[in-house]
Amino acid sequence: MSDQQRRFVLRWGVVGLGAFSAKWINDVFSNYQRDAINGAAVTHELKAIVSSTSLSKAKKFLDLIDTSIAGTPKLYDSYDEFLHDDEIDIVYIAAPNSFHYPLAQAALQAGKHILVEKTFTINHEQAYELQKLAADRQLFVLHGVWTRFLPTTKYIEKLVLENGVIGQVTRVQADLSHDCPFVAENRLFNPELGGGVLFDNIIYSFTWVDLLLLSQSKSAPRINSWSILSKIVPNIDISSSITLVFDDLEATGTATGSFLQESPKYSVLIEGKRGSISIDRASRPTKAVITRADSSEDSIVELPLIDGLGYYYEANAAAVSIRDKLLEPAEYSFAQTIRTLEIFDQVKTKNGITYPTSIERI
Ligand SMILES: NC(=O)C1=CN([C@@H]2O[C@H](COP(=O)(O)OP(=O)(O)OC[C@H]3O[C@@H](n4cnc5c(N)ncnc54)[C@H](OP(=O)(O)O)[C@@H]3O)[C@@H](O)[C@H]2O)C=CC1
Ligand SMILES: O=C1OC[C@@H](O)[C@H](O)[C@H]1O
Repeated sequence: MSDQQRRFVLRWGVVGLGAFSAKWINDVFSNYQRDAINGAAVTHELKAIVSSTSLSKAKKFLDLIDTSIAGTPKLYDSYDEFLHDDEIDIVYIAAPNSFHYPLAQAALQAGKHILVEKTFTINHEQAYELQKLAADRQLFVLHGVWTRFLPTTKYIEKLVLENGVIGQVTRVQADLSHDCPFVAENRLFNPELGGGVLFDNIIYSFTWVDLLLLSQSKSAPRINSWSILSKIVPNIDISSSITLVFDDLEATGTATGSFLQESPKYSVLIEGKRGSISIDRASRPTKAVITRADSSEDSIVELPLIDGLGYYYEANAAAVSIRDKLLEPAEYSFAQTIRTLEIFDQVKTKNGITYPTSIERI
């Protein structure tokens, strides 16, 4: 059997033909074999793409992707026809946040596995409904918080939780911020599209609080939060902060995000009883520095290198999970997504972040 024949083939269909999904496709198809763990076990094929607007939009999208590497997919302008294409195993959903739920529901009803971009759904009830639907049909679901699948994240998680390099974790402070002035056409400022910083950025900073504290705690944390709402689109948060207080762990975790400035150079700080680790970027860590309580010298952590952007790690995780007939990836349980969205729901209610009922509906 040749190397190619031994690989598990995952056939993709893509919904949401924006600049971001083109970036994702180009990264996955150019780099997936560089994944040291799963890269040799899988092959990805891009079978079809669908535009909600027109066939000519789908055709134009081909100019954004490297078809010499990804191949030339079939083009659709009808979701129904696209979802009934037997050559598609998994649908990658990269439309704005508010469309994730109906698109994911339709894909699961058509018998397709799904990889849904962050943030998975607008509320936890929608996520719960999708979980039930997927479980009934034995379909795989991945919430595309790609950070969770990066070797750098896994490395840091292991250093802290298994190797105990900074001792017991007492505080996590993580931020992902971008200076994003108001632009009316931008989905970030549109409640109909599920805009706002909680759903765009804080899903990443919250990941560190979840990995290092929430997932380690045996009891429900106390939750504090605040938001600054846009003066122009008052239902949208432009800066928010969530603090979880873990009485059992004697620890706190704070996740922040803002459209008012960029994050600092090191934007995740993990503190423990014996030192701290600073990480450069919450969504895609590439640098980490350890400061030990018993040493005056900081030490740079030799993190694994990420070739390309790194979206291919989540795509490969989807492939090996589907090959192994798993319904969720080992790195990111569905329970974690639902728990996160339950907390986000509380933050929305407390701080007046409101979306139209049409997009909150089940
Ligand atoms: N993981 C990451 O690093 C990143 C993830 N994202 C996520 O990707 C998703 C898309 O973001 P982004 O590309 O910026 O969004 P865009 O606003 O650019 O929309 C993407 C595409 O979705 C489709 N779309 C737009 N409106 C609708 C609609 N009403 N119904 C169905 N489809 C629609 C359009 O494609 P068409 O007209 O062809 O259907 C559009 O080009 C979001 O969930 C975002 O959070 C974004 C950036 C980075
Ligand atoms: O989804 C995203 O949006 C915000 C970016 O900073 C982040 O890297 C990206 O993954």
